[in-house]
Amino acid sequence: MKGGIRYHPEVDPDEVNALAQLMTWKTAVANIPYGGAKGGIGCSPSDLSISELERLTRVFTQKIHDLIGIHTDVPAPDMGTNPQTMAWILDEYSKFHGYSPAVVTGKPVDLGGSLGRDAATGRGALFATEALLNEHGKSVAGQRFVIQGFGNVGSWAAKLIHEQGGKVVAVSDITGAIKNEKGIDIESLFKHVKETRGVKGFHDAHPIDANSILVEDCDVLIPAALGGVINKDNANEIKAKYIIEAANHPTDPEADEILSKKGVTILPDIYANSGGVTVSYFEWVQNIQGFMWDEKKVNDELKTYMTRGFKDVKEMCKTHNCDLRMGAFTLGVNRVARATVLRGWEA
Ligand SMILES: NC(=O)C1=CN([C@@H]2O[C@H](COP(=O)(O)OP(=O)(O)OC[C@H]3O[C@@H](n4cnc5c(N)ncnc54)[C@H](OP(=O)(O)O)[C@@H]3O)[C@@H](O)[C@H]2O)C=CC1
Ligand SMILES: O=C(O)CCC(=O)C(=O)O
Repeated sequence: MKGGIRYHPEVDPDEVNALAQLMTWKTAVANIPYGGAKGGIGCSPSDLSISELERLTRVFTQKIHDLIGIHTDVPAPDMGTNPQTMAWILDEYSKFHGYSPAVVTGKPVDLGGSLGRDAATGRGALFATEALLNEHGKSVAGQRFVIQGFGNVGSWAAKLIHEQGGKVVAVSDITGAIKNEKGIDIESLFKHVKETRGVKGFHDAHPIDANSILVEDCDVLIPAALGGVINKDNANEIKAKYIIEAANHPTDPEADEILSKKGVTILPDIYANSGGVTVSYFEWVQNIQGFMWDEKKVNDELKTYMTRGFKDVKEMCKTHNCDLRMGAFTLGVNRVARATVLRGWEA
């Protein structure tokens, strides 16, 4: 099983279960050999010191070390966790079971992490966006993007989109939201965020209401923070033509219906953000083989997986005359069902 560990105040068992289930379909859509998992701690990581975070993570690992393992359950980063968190889990796990780098992915490269994993979810979202836009005769260059969340996923997506000539006109994080119609200089924004720990106060953009980020005028909206942010209260106001679900379950079912009637095309989370778990798979494979790929190989393989995934989802949409979300779920559920029946379960 495979999935990230989340540190966030809203983490609870129901949310973890739902996120684990999404991982089952996501790994099936990506066609990688895992089931779904997820974990989390209800806490506010930004209010904890490094030492508190380390102790919390080590005690958590002491509780779960018999549940995780290289062929049972392989954690990775999610919201509020990062390569350092994975390094602590690896170290604590190794005290019980011996040194096993493949027990976590998304670790620091110096501990056997994969080159390209840090950027992978954002890069995968870029490849997914390219596949979708190309199908509509468009490219990333010249499109106007709005991104909610400027953490691992949102910041990498912004950087890579900017490098491809896309115009990122608004971004937000927990400190606030900023906008520049002419396009935000993402490199300068990275420097600002490093110095001030948030997008708020960036000199080359003006502040906007953080609640309005999702309804800002743009071509492509990328939610890359929390779940449930696109709902019946704001779906009617959304102006984007395309939504790329870099976050997990950012759109609730009522909003999905409203947006579909409005003709908005949504690239669903279980495909759009699968770049992270796909490169986690590459990391696990490299650890097991004891061999390290160069970054170009990681990125090229990721592109192959994302492009193939898009083709497979579209094929399902054609066969069943359905939208991309239903196509992705049908693909994932069918793959799991086929494997289950082959193992001897009654159909
Ligand atoms: N990391 C990964 O590889 C993967 C992540 N995902 C999903 O992507 C999403 C983001 O994860 P990730 O980037 O790793 O998490 P991070 O913790 O790195 O970043 C989360 C970002 O969201 C911001 N944020 C939190 N609350 C709000 C809010 N209310 N409004 C606006 N911004 C907010 C945070 O702000 P601040 O930093 O200021 O707190 C931060 O910028 C999650 O849904 C996660 O499940 C999906 C696949 C893989
Ligand atoms: O990289 C991984 O193994 C899991 C990533 C994750 O948590 C997700 O895709 O939601």
